[in-house]
Amino acid sequence: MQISPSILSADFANLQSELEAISNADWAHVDVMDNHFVPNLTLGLPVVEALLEVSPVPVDCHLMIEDPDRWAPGYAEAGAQSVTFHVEAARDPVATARAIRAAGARAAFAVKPGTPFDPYEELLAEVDMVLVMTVEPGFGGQSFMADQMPKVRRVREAVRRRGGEIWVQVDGGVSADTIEQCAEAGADVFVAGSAVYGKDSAAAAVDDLRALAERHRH
Ligand SMILES: O=C(CO)[C@@H](O)[C@H](O)COP(=O)(O)O
Repeated sequence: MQISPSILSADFANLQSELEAISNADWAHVDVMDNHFVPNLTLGLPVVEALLEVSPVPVDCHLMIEDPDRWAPGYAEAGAQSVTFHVEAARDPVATARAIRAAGARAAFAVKPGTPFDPYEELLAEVDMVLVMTVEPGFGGQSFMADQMPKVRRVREAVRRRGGEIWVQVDGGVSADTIEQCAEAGADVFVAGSAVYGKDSAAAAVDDLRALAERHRH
């Protein structure tokens, strides 16, 4: 069970210390938004390169951008240890996943709440993780969408049928109140922004979330 705090809820003026505050996490989740695929703009490759210099934990890049075919490999080449692109945006998801892996990173694809998983089951052959969004991508602090749990179950079942180790990530509204149902449905990587950086101790929040997920492992 792995926790990946989203720095979208961190203090952007102090990202190095915000990363150091979650050194007990498994990953640092970096949300790249382009104001086209989603109606919000965050940061891009130069900032990710700077974060990679100082992050005490591996970086998990979630690309909420158009044309990931063009941009995603660059994040892997820069040293991001995991790069996730959206199937809704990719022209050639197989080639994009292969390019990420060829550059040395774990590859993942994400599906928005309205996007079914089943048409993409074959893509499991090309990736190391599937991200099931539990909010509409674009902003932190939104309400968790419990109606995505059947999709998490479907992904977990498909991974089990296939064999091998493919992680199932959930992102959006994940907190102490919602992480149990995610774990029970089959998620094993949990992105949490406000439930980590909104607390007095981000490190304690990471430990608490991981313990809750472990207790409800599927
Ligand atoms: O990708 C996104 C939003 O698009 C997420 O990573 C959020 O940033 C998670 O924030 P919380 O819902 O946990 O506050």
